[in-house]
Amino acid sequence: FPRFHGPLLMASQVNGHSSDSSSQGGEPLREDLQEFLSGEAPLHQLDDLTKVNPVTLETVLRCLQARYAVDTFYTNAGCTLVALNPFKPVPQLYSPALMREYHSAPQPQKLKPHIFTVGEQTYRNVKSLMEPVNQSIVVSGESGAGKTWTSRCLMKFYAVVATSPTSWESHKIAERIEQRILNSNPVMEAFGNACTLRNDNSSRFGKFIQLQLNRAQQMTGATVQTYLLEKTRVACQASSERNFHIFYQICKGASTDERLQWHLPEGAAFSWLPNPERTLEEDCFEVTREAMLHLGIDTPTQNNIFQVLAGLLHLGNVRFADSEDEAQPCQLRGSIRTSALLLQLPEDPLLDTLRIRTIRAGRQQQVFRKPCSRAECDTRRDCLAKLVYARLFDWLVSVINSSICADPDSWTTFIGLLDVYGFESFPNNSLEQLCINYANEKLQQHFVAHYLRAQQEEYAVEGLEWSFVTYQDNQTCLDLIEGSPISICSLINEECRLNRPSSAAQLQTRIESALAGSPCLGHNKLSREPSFIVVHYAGPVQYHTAGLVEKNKDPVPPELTSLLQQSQDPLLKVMFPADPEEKAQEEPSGQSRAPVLTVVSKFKASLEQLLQVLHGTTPHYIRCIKPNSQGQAHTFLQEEVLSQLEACGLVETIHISAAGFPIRWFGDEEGSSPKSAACSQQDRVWDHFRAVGGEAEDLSGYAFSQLELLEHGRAQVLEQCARRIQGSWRRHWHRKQERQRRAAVLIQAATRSWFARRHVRRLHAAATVIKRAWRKWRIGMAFLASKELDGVEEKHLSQVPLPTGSFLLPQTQTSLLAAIIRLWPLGLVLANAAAGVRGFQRKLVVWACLQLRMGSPSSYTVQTAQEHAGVTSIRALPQGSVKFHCRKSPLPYADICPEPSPYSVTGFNQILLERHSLGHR
Ligand SMILES: Nc1ncnc2c1ncn2[C@@H]1O[C@H](COP(=O)(O)OP(=O)(O)OP(=O)(O)O)[C@@H](O)[C@H]1O
Repeated sequence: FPRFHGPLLMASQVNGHSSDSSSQGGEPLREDLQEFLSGEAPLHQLDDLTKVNPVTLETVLRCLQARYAVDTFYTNAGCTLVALNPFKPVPQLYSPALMREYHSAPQPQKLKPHIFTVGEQTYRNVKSLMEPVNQSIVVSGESGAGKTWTSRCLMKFYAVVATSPTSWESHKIAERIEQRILNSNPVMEAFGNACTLRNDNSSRFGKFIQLQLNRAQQMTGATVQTYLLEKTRVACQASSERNFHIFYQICKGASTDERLQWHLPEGAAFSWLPNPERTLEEDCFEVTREAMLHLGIDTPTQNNIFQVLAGLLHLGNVRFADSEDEAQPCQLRGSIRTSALLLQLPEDPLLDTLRIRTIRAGRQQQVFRKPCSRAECDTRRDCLAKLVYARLFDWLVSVINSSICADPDSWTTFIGLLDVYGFESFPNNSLEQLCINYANEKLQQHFVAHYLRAQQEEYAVEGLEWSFVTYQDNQTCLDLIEGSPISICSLINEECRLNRPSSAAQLQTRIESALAGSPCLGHNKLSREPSFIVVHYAGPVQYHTAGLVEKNKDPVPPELTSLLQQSQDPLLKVMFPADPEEKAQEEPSGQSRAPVLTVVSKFKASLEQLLQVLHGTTPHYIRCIKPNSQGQAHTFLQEEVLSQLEACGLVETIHISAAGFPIRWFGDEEGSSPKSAACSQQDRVWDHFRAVGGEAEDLSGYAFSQLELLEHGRAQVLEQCARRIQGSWRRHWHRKQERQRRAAVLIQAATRSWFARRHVRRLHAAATVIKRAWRKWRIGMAFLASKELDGVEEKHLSQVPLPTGSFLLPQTQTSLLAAIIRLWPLGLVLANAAAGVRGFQRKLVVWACLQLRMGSPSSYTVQTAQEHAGVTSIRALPQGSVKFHCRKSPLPYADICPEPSPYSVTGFNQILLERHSLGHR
């Protein structure tokens, strides 16, 4: 047997390659042995990616693929959970029974990896009241990877486990709260999700849900915070994509009356409603209405919302054409009346606002009206729609919050669920991707800070010697994006503040020159479009500078807001209150020095706020992975998964997790101080070191990482174990072979004896047949003999009465036999020769031949068996008679010739003479 090389074998196993080429040459035993000796579980059985060896993108990928192939969708990656999207309903994977199983398990982490393990861990952490008590779960991944699904399942999990009402009444209250929290999902998804190329139900916003728990760890409420709603989708959808689900729900689900009310005739075409023929399961108007009702949004308010949305759809159909006279506003194509009616806006001011820009200038703030170009009119129209929709979404979120949020006194702790877009890198990246990737950088930093720094600090506090891992920090990248005083964000914001006309190329030059020293800034010389590259932790991304400043400004013409404030619609009135303070803030202040609120600055502020919340919690990470972009079950596309693994920095995550102590020992005594716990651990490590054969001079080596020490010890223990396993295996193998040999001998013996018995049986049967045949033959012969002997041979001479006329005297017999013996040749010759002699003449001849006395014929009998044919033999019968036979006797002793002694004739039917021996005698 080859000597066991633990790590080598392990590596070859996990990599899926056999290091020994001969093992592929049909040596099953050797392969079995290697598999046995390696003692390592097959890839799909590795619950934790830190166990793959070595940890590389390839091995991690293989492991995930192997698990996906056996319908195992969750895998630990140290402190992170990797969730593969099954793209199919998996029975019982999220059942309440399974939730309870994880909830009641003494050690849920020993069960199979699952989002419920994470859910239960956070819940127990809250229960333990150990600082930080509040928990957060960061669910990330690219679009369609399963973030929303995961968050939804976790909310259901908490709804099941975080409720132990003591009374029926409190049970009802808890149930109502849970139902409201769960009902917020369909409403938020209807207004915030849309069908994209990558996901039929893609969340177009980020969200942080705070589940609030009371002292008894029961869920008493929740709050939702949203980030970066993709409001441009209202007015601009990529081909093959759709607008937000709610628009389709209204158009498809409205009743006849509602259609009339909202001016949505059946089959009406709206340019902001592309691909209406595609019906998705998300197009469920009734579910949304029901959920809204549960959240306290009554039917009139709902109708109001849908009427506003219908107004936006009609606004999308408004077209403009350039006027021949530049001083005149653009011409209107189509009608704006329906839109104005539905939005309850005065028609003419609406049209004017869309077509004419108002400029205030001079000390007196004189108002100038400038007709807009066609493109500007379109932009203003889109801006109006985006503004209304964004406000509506924010209003909805606030309503949801007021419905599900608990009284501040009723909750003490929370579990946060953060569902954020994962790292994004497309061929054309703009401000949205910059914000998303910036958020991901921040979260990555938070992750590293939490797991590595916190761990190291903790070890230091515990007095554990620790070789501090110098880990790649993404601070340089963050400095590039958000740093002070100069960063990408500050430069883009500056462009907005200065409000100077600048081209995309100028912005690129400014960024490159101002941030030239940053190692994370790159430049693509081959790119025709003005762009810059940011080297993120998950890989480099090229951002195009065209439109970046404009997007960042996200300008809302003040006239639009003023117009909306004039609306008579109750909902719009709430959303656009005529508040002078707000007005002052929103108006771009010509000479004012107030900072401009750009998209980036707002996003940065909300991100910082979020991170502050996260910093006060114990974070848990779930990385969702999409096995293929087509959303197909049972399809694992390696390249696609690989790019996601790279993007989420999973390998780094595993390294970070593996860099910490995999196991923590605490002091045995209850309430032991961290110090004693540390000492205890050191002692155990040292004991362990000695146990595995560490030398005294190696004591100095104690300074090297305890991890290395343990690894060294582990390798030695593994080797010892391997030797033991080899020995045991050999013994087992020999015993097995011996057993096999004995079994073979036994089988051989049994087979042989069986054959022998069969042979004997056959012989026996043959002998029986022969015996029977022989007996039969003998009987036949006896019968023939008895026939031949006329049935007299069986009668004893003395008992048999002499035949009539026969007499038998000793002298007579003696003389007869003597005569026969003496004269038989002559008699025979005569008997044969005298063919023509008959009757008495013949007898005479015989008598003469036999020298019988003529005078006493009654004392003996002479019979000839054949009168006509020649005589073959002459026989002497015991009774003293003589027979002449014409046929050869069948009797066995028929060829016995008479002895010369006259007294030797004994027995029956003694042959005196046979013809064939005539010549020889
Ligand atoms: N655990 C799961 N079991 C079955 N199907 C799933 C699971 N997770 C996700 N899916 C399927 O994948 C689809 C996409 O998932 P989801 O909407 O949660 O992705 P996402 O990461 O939130 O995407 P986006 O960022 O675009 O919102 C779901 O509509 C569902 O069909």
